[in-house]
Amino acid sequence: MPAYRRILLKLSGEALMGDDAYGINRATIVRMVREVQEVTQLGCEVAVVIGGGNIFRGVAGGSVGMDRATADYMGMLATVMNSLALADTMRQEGMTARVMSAISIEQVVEPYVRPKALQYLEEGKVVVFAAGTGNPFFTTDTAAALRGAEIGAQIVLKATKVDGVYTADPKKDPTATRYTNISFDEAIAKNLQVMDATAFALCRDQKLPIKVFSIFKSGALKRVVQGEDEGTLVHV
Ligand SMILES: Nc1ncnc2c1ncn2[C@@H]1O[C@H](COP(=O)(O)OP(=O)(O)O)[C@@H](O)[C@H]1O
Ligand SMILES: O=c1ccn([C@@H]2O[C@H](COP(=O)(O)OP(=O)(O)O)[C@@H](O)[C@H]2O)c(=O)[nH]1
Repeated sequence: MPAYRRILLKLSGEALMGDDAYGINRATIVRMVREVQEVTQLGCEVAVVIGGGNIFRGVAGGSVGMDRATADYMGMLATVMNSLALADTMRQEGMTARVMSAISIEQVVEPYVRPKALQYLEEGKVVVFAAGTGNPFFTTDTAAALRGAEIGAQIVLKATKVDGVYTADPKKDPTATRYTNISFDEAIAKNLQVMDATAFALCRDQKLPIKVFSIFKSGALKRVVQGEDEGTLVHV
């Protein structure tokens, strides 16, 4: 039995490149999709938000000196590409997925319409939310918090490059230690950078918990969905 009936899963875009310099690594995306499939088989309804760092990083050099909003629209388009790749990989693995975009690009993907998204979830389809929030100056973490609240997810799961929230950035400070639990107020007050403050604040206000765990650790997603001890829980 899953511990959550409906989840919003945020997948790191950057992790999609695997050991490549940029882009989508085939083995990595297939592995991620199979992990999602495992939790759908537990009877959990899954909505996904995916980042764009793997593609955007590859073009970021060209964005130097660019208008911030324009660069952010490029980042959002990168998430559309990742969403299409993700949904297609799901199709190849025998799942049914629908991509919904926050910016209109109708020949490519259908627009985000909340009741339609809810319908797909009830039908057991995986919904992939593309183009972030549709607004520059935001991140896909904030999009995950927003969509998570909108669809009534019981938790936002952030599958990222680190295995939880640490006292400091573990990539910079080797003495940092991991929290098992931390409150939103403490995470915000200590300015812990694992997620942006907008995403934290939105989830706090909506009383929507967040679980941060490693995208690289095999089986971690399933353990999280089964309510086992894994990663860090950020709670009200
Ligand atoms: N206090 C902290 N605890 C954990 N990770 C942190 C912390 N501060 C900064 N980080 C960094 O945040 C990164 C994850 O956030 P982000 O860049 O949004 O990744 P993603 O690709 O999943 O969107 C980690 O790679 C880690 O180095
Ligand atoms: O609502 C949003 C979501 C994303 N972005 C842009 O899209 C990029 C890619 O998303 P993100 O960095 O969150 O992806 P990840 O870190 O998971 O690879 C961001 O840097 C922003 O430039 C944006 O402008 N608004």
